[in-house]
Amino acid sequence: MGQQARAADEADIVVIGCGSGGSAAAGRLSEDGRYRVAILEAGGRNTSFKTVMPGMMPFQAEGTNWRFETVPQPGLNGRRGYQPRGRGMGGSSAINAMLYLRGHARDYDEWRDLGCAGWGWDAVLPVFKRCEHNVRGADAFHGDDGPLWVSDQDWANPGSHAFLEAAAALQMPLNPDFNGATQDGIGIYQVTQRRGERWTAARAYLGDGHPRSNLRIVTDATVERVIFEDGRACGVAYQVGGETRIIRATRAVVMSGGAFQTPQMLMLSGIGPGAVLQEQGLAVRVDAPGVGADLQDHVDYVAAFETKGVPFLGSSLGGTFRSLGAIARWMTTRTGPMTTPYAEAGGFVTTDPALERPDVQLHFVVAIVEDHGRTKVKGHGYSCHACVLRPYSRGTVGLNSPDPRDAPRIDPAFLSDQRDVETMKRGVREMYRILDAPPITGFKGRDRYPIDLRDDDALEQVIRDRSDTVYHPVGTARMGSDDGAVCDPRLRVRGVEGLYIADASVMPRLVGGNTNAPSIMIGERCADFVRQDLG
Ligand SMILES: Cc1cc2nc3c(=O)[nH]c(=O)nc-3n(C[C@H](O)[C@H](O)[C@H](O)COP(=O)(O)OP(=O)(O)OC[C@H]3O[C@@H](n4cnc5c(N)ncnc54)[C@H](O)[C@@H]3O)c2cc1C
Repeated sequence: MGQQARAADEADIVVIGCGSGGSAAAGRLSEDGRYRVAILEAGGRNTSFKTVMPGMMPFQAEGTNWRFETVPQPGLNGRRGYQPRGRGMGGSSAINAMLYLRGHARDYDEWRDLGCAGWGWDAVLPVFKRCEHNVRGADAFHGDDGPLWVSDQDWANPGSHAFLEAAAALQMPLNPDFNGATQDGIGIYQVTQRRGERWTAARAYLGDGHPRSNLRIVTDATVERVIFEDGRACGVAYQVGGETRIIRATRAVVMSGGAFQTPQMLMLSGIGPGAVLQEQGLAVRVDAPGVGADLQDHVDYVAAFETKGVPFLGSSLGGTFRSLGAIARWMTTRTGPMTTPYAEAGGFVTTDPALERPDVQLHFVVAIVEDHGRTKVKGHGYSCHACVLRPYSRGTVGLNSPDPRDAPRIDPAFLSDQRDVETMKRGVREMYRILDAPPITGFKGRDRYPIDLRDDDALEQVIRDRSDTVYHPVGTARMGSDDGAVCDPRLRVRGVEGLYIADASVMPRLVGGNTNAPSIMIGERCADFVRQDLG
């Protein structure tokens, strides 16, 4: 191999996956020029206006989303769930709803108490702050000079304001900052946008058009497996256009494929439950039963209401004209209705007085959501989600085949623990308390799925008939200090050398909130650990 070819196929650190965690890790590891970093991403560059314009979220190209499905879920009356995951630069931060939430402070203290030394709230808060560029400025809870822009919504829908007013009329607290002193209450969410544009983790951390000479980004590169020499990760095999290539990693490999594909890639690299690997004819390098175990996700119920047109988003002749005007406005000023994250308002409620933290999150959406937006509904309306923040149900990720291009086998085991059903019932009732209060009732919305909330059995049936994910899978390569943990609290995969994980899969417990900012925080910390280890 000539000198030039060798240089092109070698890096000090190879990062797999350019999503929330991977972008943050690669960005920080490459910023001081000390290491040659290569990042391999299965999808494309994600520069389309449909990615950048927030309001185009439901219309993004199919190639930006892996569009996974779960195995049939007994807890959902046998239905298969849908699991969208971002594909391409930015990963899921390129297709998500952009809501900026960190979870509850006590969630991180719980991580620490579970054996993740150094992950308590005191330790992670400074990292959240250094990630953040909050347009409101810095304070005890926020940063204003980090790469991740956090903005107030430019144009929240009148319906979102009505949602807040209805909650206030019920004496529920209003909360202008869910990432501040307290999480409880109802409010308008802050969003990961910069001057009206979606601000993906890749845009935040990888220079947004300002390439670094020591950072190589390879897109359309599907990783097959990590390669080891004497128990040390020393390279990665990946496919481009049907051809397998090898890139050497002289110092470290960081895996950031997300909660479904990190365990898949670990298994394809021989790290996982021995029986599962053998079933697929894969050699077992490390028998690690924790890989793919402990899948946790926010199970979610959506209520949807039809209204007569204004002010909600939807499909109609008048709506189309208004959308065209909104698109023109966004194109020229980056302001107006097309900056919407759709899930504009919401908040955190405590449905059980015995609890010290909210156990249900609400997302008020300014359009009708039917089957995750995959079924387009004629007309206008609004929706509201209620999700269980700390589910007891535990699922798994496994392999359907040893082919890296195949989808992993996803079984979230939604509502397999009856305690989650009970929380969901309380959450749905609490949500309807707001939806049934003025001024929301002034929109005269027709409930598409009316429920008799007094009938406990009927409520459970409708929950099992209609619930699914609100897109926060975690925990499938969890960190910890016990034998069952996949990686240690410095994010090093146990049983091998030189392999780290930087994504949502390491969370030992699902946080009570949306998972983009926590995944980015994990990526930042992984970069710290790798730098400290490599010197
Ligand atoms: C529809 C939707 C809405 C959401 N809304 C919000 C929200 O509003 N706020 C919020 O905080 N969170 C939200 N989330 C969740 C949040 O975006 C994710 O939890 C977070 O982005 C996960 O980060 P990650 O690094 O773990 O994985 P990802 O960001 O998913 O990154 C994984 C990356 O690895 C790549 N990859 C996978 N396999 C391979 C392979 N074999 N070879 C090469 N590359 C590979 C993928 O293409 C992807 O780019 C939402 C998620 C979705 C899907």
